Amino acid sequence: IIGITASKTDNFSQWYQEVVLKAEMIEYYSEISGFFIMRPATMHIWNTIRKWFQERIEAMGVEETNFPMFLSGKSLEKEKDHIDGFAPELAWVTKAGDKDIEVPIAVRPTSEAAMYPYYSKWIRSHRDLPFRLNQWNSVVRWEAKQTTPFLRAREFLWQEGHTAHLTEQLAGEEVLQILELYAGVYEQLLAVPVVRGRKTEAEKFAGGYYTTTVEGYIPSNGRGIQGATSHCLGQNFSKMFDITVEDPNVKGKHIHVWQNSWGLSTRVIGVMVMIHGDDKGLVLPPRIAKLQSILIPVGLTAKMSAEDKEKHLKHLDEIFFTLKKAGIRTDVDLRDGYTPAWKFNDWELKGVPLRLEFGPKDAAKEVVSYARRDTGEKGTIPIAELTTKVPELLETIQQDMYNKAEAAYREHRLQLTKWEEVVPALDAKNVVIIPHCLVPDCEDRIKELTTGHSDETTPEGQKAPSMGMKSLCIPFEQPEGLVKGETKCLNPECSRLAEQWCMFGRSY
Ligand SMILES: O=C1CCCN[C@@H]1CCCn1cnc2cc(F)c(F)cc2c1=O
Ligand SMILES: [Mg+2]
Repeated sequence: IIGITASKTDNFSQWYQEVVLKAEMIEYYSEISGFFIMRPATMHIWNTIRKWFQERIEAMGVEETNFPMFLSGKSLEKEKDHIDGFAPELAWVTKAGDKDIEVPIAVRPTSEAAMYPYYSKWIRSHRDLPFRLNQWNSVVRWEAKQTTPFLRAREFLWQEGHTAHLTEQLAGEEVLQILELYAGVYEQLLAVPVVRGRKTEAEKFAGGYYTTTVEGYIPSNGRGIQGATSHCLGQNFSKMFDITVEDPNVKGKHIHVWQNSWGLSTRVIGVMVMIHGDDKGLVLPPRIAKLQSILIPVGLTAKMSAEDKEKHLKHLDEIFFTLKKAGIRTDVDLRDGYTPAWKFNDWELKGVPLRLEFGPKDAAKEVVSYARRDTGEKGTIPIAELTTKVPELLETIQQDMYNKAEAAYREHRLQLTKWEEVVPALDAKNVVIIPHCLVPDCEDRIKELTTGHSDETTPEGQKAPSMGMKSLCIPFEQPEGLVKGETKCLNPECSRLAEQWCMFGRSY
């Protein structure tokens, strides 16, 4: 097997494509560019995330639905003003067989337009609130930019939640509840730290009222990446689609409901690969790994008698069943014709968190030898202690992977108060938190002022002047030191006062 040939530090984007291919997560769908086949290794991770998230939204009272994947141009018309920006991404069906379809229909890029005419029909009384539906599906957005597996695809899997509430406060509570679940998917399952915050007016979903977000950080190129979003739509869509209830307190008065919509996609898998992977391939957090450990027989030389070999493999089988009984997702690699070294490389490439080796020397000492995939650390575990030590070790690996990524993010999230320090910070692969006026034009100017100062590569690996920095979020956790009415916006050309600390960075 040839392992990964590109180095993560020298050619990050090629490294990434190689890893997702050779670890058998993805296959390029050669018919049409921008589409990817998701293979079992990927689907196991997605299904683990789905089970975790589904269980928790069910506990909140969210019900499941499934809407058709096509939207009529008519319903899209209703949200015309903010759709305009997205129009180039819409895929249309114009023919059935050899006949043109009179009224072309669009493939859903998101389902507001499909769902909300029915929300208007189904939501009549305040007793129908809170009204909460979620669907797991795929959406199509004909991205113009270079696509890449998981991070930017023309079709991706996601969940989209769409809820309706009586008041702004009730909607606001749910926005944050869901955002915290998104943070949990990253931090508890994928061992990826995220910053929670609000998108600026310039970066929010234009059709909404406000957008909250979890923002990731990719150490390899110092870029920020939007992890998942939970929007409060305010009454914007209920006014567009006439979704009203009778005011419980004022007879005959109708109020437009307050809505939220929230989405997390298979992008989360790409973020996990980019943060944890190394030059040997994938490194999987144990909680989402299909295979948490792999048992490999070693030291079975040709001079070993068939009887001894038989006895050894029987002992190995007992170890296998001990681990299975302890709830460990494990397998034994008994493939003939492959050396242990070959097997080690293969399972390292696939990111299995813990390798367990068992040879005659181990048997004599009544131990199993282990090697951690994240740190490479080796050691031995007494066979008698496997059922407690292996689960503990897997949890330690999970926690250590998170702590390592959290430290990298914290060390590269610089709070700055001097403009001249910004570009050097970006060039040193940092994101920055600066005092900002939060005005969209100022953000545009900051993007221009921070573009092209160094010839680093784009995520797609092309040589390009470095992209400018965009706002990533207004962190809920605001640092000290910003004096309202006194601290100025950090943009030297802006004469406004700073409103809040805002995180900026080069981004996906
Ligand atoms: O981001 C989410 C979470 C799940 C439900 N939807 C919201 C807002 C989606 C914003 N968005 C995002 N992308 C889009 C692409 C299009 F081609 C298009 F017609 C519309 C959109 C569009 O509305
Ligand atoms: Mg987009």
